[in-house]
Amino acid sequence: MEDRSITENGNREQNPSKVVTSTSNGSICGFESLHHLLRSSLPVDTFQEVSRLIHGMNCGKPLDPITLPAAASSLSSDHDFDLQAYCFQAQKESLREPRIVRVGLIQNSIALPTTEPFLEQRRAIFQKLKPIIEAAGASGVNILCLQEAWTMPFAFCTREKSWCEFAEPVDGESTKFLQHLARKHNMVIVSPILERDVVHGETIWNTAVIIGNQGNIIGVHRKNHIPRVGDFNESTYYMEGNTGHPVFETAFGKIAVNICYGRHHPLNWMAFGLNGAEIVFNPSATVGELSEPMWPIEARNAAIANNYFVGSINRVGTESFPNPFTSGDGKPQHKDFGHFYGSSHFSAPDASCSPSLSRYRDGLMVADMDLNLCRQIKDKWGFRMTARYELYAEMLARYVHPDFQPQIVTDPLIPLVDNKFPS
Ligand SMILES: NC(=O)NCCC(=O)O
Repeated sequence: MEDRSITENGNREQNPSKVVTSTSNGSICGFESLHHLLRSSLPVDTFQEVSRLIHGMNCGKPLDPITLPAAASSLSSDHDFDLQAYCFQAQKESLREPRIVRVGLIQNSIALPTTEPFLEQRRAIFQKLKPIIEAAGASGVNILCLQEAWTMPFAFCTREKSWCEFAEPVDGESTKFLQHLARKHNMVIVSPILERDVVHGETIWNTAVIIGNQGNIIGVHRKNHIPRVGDFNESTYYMEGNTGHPVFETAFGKIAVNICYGRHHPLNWMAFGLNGAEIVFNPSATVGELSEPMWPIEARNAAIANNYFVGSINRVGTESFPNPFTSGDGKPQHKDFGHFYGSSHFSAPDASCSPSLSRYRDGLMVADMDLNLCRQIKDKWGFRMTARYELYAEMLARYVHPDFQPQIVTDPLIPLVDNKFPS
C-alpha cells in the first residue's frame, strides 16, 4: 500500500521519503504522475519554471486549482479514485458575458478479471463507475465524458469473436444506466461504447453516444480511424465510422468526440473544428510502450491548431486475457497489452494544459473553462483566417485521384545514373 498525504490542493500526494522506484504498479518512479514527481523532487522555484514550460500559462498565469464540494472529495477517498480540478480562464470582454462550463473526464480500470461471466464484468464496471459519476454530479459538472469502450475490457487484441457480445444498441443497457444519472445531475454525458447497429445487419461500430442533460439521446459519433498497430488491431471487431465529424450543440456548449486513434490524424481534429466544436473529447485506450511520448503532445497541438478545448481520457491498469495472442511482429505471444497509463487531462486553445490524472488509479478530472477563450485565441492568432483552405482542398482533390503525381521539383544538377536520377 502506498503512503500518500493530502496536499494543499486537496490532491492525494505520495510521501517522497517512502518513494519506491519500481514502475511495475504503473507509477512513475513511485509517483502517481509526472506532475507529482516533479513537484516532490524539484525546489519550488525550479518546479514553477518547469511547470510553466510543461503546462503553459493561462491568461498569463498557472492554472488555479478548484476546491470541489466535500461530497466529491469523500467519494474520492471512500472509493480510492484520483480527483483533480482546475480553472481555465479567458480575458474579460465588454460585449459578451463569460461562458463558463464545468467539464469532467473519467478514467478507470476494469472491475473483474476478464475470465468472469460477461454480464458480471459489465455489471461490476457500472458499479465501479457509479460513485465516480456521482462525484462529477456533486461537483456540478455540466458535461462528462467516459473512456473508450468503457463497458468492457479492451479485448480487441485477442481477435476472438466472443467479445462482440459486449456490443449493444445505442439505447442499450449502458445508455439507460447513464440516462438516469444525466437527468439526476442535469449533466450531458458522452458514453463511448461498442455499438451493435441492429437496423443495419448487426454491424458493429466504435461509437460515442451523446446523452443530453435531460437524459435524451442527442446523437452518436462513430470512430473514423481504426488502428492497425501493435496489439491494437481493432478492425476485426468494428467498421470505420460513417457519421462524419458531427458537432453536438448541447445545453452547455458545442462538443465533438475524436475517438482514440483518430487523435493521430490532424485532419480529423480539424474537421471537428470546422464544424464549430468548442470542446473535443478524445476517449482512448492506449498503452505506455506504444504511445506515451505522443500523448501530451497531440491533444495539446489539436487544441492550439483548432482553437478549442480538448479533454483526453485513457483507461488505467493492465488487462489480462484468457488466451495468449501475438502482435504479428515475431515477438513471443502474451496475454496482455501492457499498461494502460491513464494520465487524462485537459488542453486549452491558448496552449495551456492541466496536470494529468494518476498513471495507475481511477480518476475524475474536472475543469472550469470559459468558452470565450476559443474566439479570443482565434482573434489573437488568426489561424482560421490564415488557413488557406482552398490550397489544401485543391491539393487533396488531386491527391485522392488515382493519377496523382507528387509535386516534386528536382535539382537539374543532380547527376543522372543510367539516364535516371539516383534514388
Ligand atoms: N483504441 C485505439 O484506437 N488505440 C490505438 C492506440 C493508440 O492510438 O495509441
